Amino acid sequence: MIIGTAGHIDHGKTTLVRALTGVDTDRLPEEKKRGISIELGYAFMDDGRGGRIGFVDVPGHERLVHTMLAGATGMDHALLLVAADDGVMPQTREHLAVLSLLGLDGLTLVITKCDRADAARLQALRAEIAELLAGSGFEQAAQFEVAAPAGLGVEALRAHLLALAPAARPEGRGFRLAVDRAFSLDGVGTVATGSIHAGQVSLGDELLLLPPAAGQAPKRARVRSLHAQNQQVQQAQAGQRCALGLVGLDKQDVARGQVLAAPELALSSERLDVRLRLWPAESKALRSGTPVHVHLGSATVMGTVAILHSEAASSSDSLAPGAWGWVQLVLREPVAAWAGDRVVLRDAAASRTLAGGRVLDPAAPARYRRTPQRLAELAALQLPLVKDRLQALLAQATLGLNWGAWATAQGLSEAARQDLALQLPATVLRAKSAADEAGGPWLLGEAAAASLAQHALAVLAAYHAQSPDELGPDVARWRRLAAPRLPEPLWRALVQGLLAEGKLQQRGAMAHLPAHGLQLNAADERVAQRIAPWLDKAGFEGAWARDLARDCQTPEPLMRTSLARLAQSGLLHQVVKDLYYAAPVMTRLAALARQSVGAEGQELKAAAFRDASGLGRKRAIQILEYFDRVGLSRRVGDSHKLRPDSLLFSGENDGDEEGRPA
Ligand SMILES: Nc1nc2c(ncn2[C@@H]2O[C@H](COP(=O)(O)OP(=O)(O)OP(=O)(O)O)[C@@H](O)[C@H]2O)c(=O)[nH]1
Repeated sequence: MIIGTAGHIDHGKTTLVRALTGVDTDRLPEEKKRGISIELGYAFMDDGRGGRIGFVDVPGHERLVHTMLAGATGMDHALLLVAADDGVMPQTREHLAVLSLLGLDGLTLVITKCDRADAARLQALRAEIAELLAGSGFEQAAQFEVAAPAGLGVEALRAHLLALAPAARPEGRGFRLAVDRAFSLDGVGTVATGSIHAGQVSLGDELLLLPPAAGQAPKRARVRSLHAQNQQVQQAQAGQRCALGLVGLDKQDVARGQVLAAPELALSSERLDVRLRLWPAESKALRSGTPVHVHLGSATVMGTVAILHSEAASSSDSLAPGAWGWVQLVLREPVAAWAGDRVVLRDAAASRTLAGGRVLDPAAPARYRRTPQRLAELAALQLPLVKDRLQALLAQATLGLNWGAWATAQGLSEAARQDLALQLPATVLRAKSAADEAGGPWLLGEAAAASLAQHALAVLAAYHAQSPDELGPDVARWRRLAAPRLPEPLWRALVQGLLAEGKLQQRGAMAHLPAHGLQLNAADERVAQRIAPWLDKAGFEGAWARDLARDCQTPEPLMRTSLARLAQSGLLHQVVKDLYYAAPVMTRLAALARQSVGAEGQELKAAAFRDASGLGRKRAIQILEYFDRVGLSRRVGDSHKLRPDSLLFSGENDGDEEGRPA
């Protein structure tokens, strides 16, 4: 359990923490000299059950609200202090706004310095406080009245705090700690401290430092020593203050705002979709384009607001004071954030707390971000239980979801992922990603897969109706027509599924409905028969239209139109303009290409392919480029990578081996 203080400067936060714990959290010489808190302070109190309650003491100065926020995101419960003599002051209001907007479950209100007020004053203050709390969600908060230096009321408050139930935390989350301090200690090395936001950590664990520097992999560290709630331990968990002694990181690598996380949680976000509420006391609506300070964990970054949807029916372009809505935060620099994380927005001048809520999706899309489709996904992401979120998302996401990336964004531990994967219905379409494609596997819900298949087949039927003379579009073209935004692996899985069910046929790169068989006219048939031996003889070199016309004694224009139609029908392959290959020859070349794949990554080695085929360099490259075009491989920079799940030229779906019309 982590309890935090909040309240206006000089209202007695540090004094109260000292009275409860015996620890003076103002450690810095400057804090001592000026009598104010500048940094977060930490203290601990035995809970009487063998455990400890951690305290985070925050500064009350108006210029230090960002520091207060770094401490507040890790709190389970807050003590909001109001000095009896001063009464409700600006940072009383602002800290209350922060705690309310963070969605903190518990708050206790404490009137301090009661020795400085008479009964009438206290009476008036109680009324002022009731007014303050109205609308904050903390109207029912317990209230205590203390004079800490004299010990008045402190024991009753202590008993109340000891009786608080620990905050419920979602299970199955990977470890993460929001760093609020880093230093180096003789004999220990680099130490990072913070509140554990989720999961647990043990001595010897490997952790990542997030977000990584631009263009770099996250730095790694191993936990050499571990303190939780100020005691040496083997293991620490969510809801504890923790100090980690780290091997592999220098002190200057680590700073407030970063996160130490379990390796499976590696991410970095510059766009967050969040559900948040504009503070009711704001005078103006929140609009798209508003620059803000975004506070997440112990981090603060600048960003811009894009309103996606307001839950108040009146408007979807802005968020009215007190209204909840979905907002995209476009950040100037990356942060590490996961679904469910608390977020608070302050204005660009950092003078006011504006809004707060929770992250729905830390991997938010830049485009199509407020389409009805996307809003339906956000509604799914807002459900309280992770398994319901997954189920609802699969029912909504017509473009599928990347399982690995999604589970990471949800902050799930390795074990929780395995559990959840087992609960996935068997009807979900699963698609592996190629070795060099990010994430995976991809999932597509049953209904989405069915309607996509139906749509794709309808597009194919329309294509046939429009181009009856063609066998069909090549698979890549078909995808662009039917489902341009669908992730490639899902499209491939869909096509394989349709082939397996017999709803689709493929010849070469061409897809067609089974009913749309090949109807060659008599002239094309004759040309096909005449050129067959010449194409055979030409082998891997292929035959040019002009040479075929000459060899077969067919007028060149007639030969050219027939060849084009035979290629459209999938019986021939046109590798470059006017250069044709028989289908069986191409199947043999594809087999050689598959054999020339390098050990690492599926790379088709041009040199190996050239040697295996005996072709010249130029022709070998032309053929590899043809393979890219039809989808056997894909171009990655200067090389060609085999698509491991491509069935092209594997013999099964390439028509009959003779290359004759069916
Ligand atoms: N008379 C009286 N003085 C108090 C009481 N509590 C705190 N003080 C005094 O008020 C002053 C400010 O107290 P702190 O505990 O430092 O206040 P704070 O809220 O921690 O201040 P910041 O962290 O800087 O915002 C100190 O001089 C305390 O001795 C109290 O109950 N009665």
